[in-house]
Amino acid sequence: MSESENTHQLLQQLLTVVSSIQHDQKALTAAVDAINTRVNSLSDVKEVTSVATSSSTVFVAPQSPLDDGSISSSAVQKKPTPSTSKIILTTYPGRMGIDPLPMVWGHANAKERGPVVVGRGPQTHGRRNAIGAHGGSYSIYHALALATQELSADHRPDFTNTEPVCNIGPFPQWSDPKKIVAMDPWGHLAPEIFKSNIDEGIDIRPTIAVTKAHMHLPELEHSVKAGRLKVDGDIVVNELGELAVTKFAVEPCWYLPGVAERFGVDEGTLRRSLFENTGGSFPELITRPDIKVFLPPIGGLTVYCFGDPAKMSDRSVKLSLRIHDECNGSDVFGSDICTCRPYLLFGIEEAVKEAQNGGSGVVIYFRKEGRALGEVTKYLVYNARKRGIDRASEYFKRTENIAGVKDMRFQALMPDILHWLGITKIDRMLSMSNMKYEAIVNQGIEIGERVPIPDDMIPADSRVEIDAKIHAGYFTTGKVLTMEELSTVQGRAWEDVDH
Ligand SMILES: Nc1nc2c(ncn2[C@@H]2O[C@H](COP(=O)(O)OP(=O)(O)OP(=O)(O)O)[C@@H](O)[C@H]2O)c(=O)[nH]1
Ligand SMILES: [Zn+2]
Repeated sequence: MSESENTHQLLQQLLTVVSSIQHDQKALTAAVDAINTRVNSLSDVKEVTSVATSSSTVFVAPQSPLDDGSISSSAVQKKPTPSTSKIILTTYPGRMGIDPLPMVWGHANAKERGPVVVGRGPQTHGRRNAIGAHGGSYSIYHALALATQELSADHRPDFTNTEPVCNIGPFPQWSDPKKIVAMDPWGHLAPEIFKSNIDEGIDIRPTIAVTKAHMHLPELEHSVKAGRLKVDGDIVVNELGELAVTKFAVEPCWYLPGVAERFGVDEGTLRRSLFENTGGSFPELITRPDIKVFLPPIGGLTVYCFGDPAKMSDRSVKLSLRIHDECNGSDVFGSDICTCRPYLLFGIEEAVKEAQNGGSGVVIYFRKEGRALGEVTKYLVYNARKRGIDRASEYFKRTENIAGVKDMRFQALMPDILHWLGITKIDRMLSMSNMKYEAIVNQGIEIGERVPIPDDMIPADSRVEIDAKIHAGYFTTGKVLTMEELSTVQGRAWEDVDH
């Protein structure tokens, strides 16, 4: 038996011992020390096999079952592929090969702030200063493309001509580590600013992209036909109501100390909860307290800007703004059980009019389906509502019965995008949500007028939702119904409808 095989066997035995004495902290520490001493004597497996203890966690990365059975470098003949190379379950600060690129979150100088580095390729792995993966939830499709070899592991993006279509910032907010904690303020310029790092072979990717387009919505064509919206050839391009828009796509990028502070929890609690509740997917949340940035596997956001993007941050002109959270069933497919699509379209129309009047109009669309509870939970709630009597007085209770809470959107992180856009005041806030309002003003951004959805845009079946929301604290210029009155507001029953 080679020394490596011998060591591997020893590690397995020690692991068994460790598992059996997990609750005896002293014995556990001794066992861990023994393993680490042995591991450190083996240069080849130093980065691979390591054991650490926290209050209740033991991480061990044994030899990959996919490997060729050998752990000695001399025995490895063929070039390892991503699925046959040694598995690195986790890393630790200060270990050999671990040398993160400096990251000073909130530094005013982009180069001093440092790039977000999260790739796990051979030249990038040791230089990472972020946990997670690019692409938010799409990182899983990226994994599939690599597993099936549709995507080559050494593919590097060619960023030629991908730069933003307009200039944005930098604003003072970009260098306030408390104001922007959920996105990378330099994310759109990463390929340009950190070109020398990319040229060295480090995998650095943008987390923001800025483009421009035309968009066509049938409702806005009707607005043009009805004379509510004028064609100006610039923002409303033609009689079809086509709109010229500048769009910003933003991936989430969390600075963990700042996110924890926003929610009033300590960083350790946040890290532990993220680790545990993603099926232990990101052990470095625990083992790498030196890494402060996390690219979470969640949806991002899109900014739709009408008119000159430079006007968004110009305090001397008016800004109309809608923050909208995704409701696929209504936004795209026209479901009439809620006010989402009508409010979204009202928001777009008002934003366009503001831009036509020389101001700025902005709609920001967040991927937070079903109040971030997801569409499955939402449909379960719909069933529970429609199988009973769908009363406004019961509206939130039905969601709470199933999800435990009525909302998981955590609007506290939402204003980051406003800071990034340089917005310091909103003249017309096209939303009734008290949660959005409070999140924004708590960040020091002023809100002038709050504009509810016009009554004639509310579909009949969504009266239940809107009245329940108003009762729960949503802004209204009308009457707040009592609980008794709320119980008389009822939605359509299934049996009333021909399916
Ligand atoms: N769970 C659940 N989510 C819903 C239901 N109806 C709508 N939603 C979701 O609620 C969210 C509504 O977001 P927005 O359109 O931004 O509206 P809002 O935050 O309620 O407030 P306003 O800005 O006043 O429109 C979306 O994520 C919808 O998918 C429902 O019955 N159950
Ligand atoms: Zn909806």
